[in-house]
Amino acid sequence: MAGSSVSDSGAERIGYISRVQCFSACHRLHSIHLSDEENKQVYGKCNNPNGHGHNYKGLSALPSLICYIDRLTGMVMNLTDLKRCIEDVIMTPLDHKNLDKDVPYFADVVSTTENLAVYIWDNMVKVLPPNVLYEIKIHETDKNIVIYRGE
Ligand SMILES: Nc1nc2c(c(=O)[nH]1)N=C([C@H](O)[C@H](O)COP(=O)(O)OP(=O)(O)OP(=O)(O)O)CN2
Ligand SMILES: [Zn+2]
Repeated sequence: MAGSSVSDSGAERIGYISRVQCFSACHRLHSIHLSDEENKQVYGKCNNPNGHGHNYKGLSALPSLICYIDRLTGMVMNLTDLKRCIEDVIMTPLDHKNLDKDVPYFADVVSTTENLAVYIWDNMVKVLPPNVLYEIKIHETDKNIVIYRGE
């Protein structure tokens, strides 16, 4: 697990680690706070009632951690432990799901990638050691990338 340490010279070393996880999901961009007309105007093709999938490319989420590199283990956190956290927070609830219908959080929160990053952040902090989560980065498509740092 994460821990603080000092190098041989006595200086504390801070490391950043990330693990990429790809998953597939479909969704529709539709805000309950907007009228049908406004939804069409704001979200365009992404407001199509049939939704659309990102399964053909897959979304990639990169949870990144920052912490002192533990002197004994040489690790910020064991990536195998991070893998388990990602499985619980990202894969089980989100992979091959319809975000709007299968994930209760998105019943009244529009499933933009920004809000997906917030969802993942809020749940990752619950399973990680305190104060180690640095950012959630999501590649929604090859071109669209969102970063959330808990602010
Ligand atoms: N700020 C945001 N804007 C948009 C989001 C979002 O989550 N946050 N999402 C979408 C759509 O869901 C969708 O991802 C956009 O798809 P698309 O336009 O097809 O993606 P590309 O830009 O990569 O497609 P190209 O046509 O290849 O350029 C829209 N906006
Ligand atoms: Zn989309």
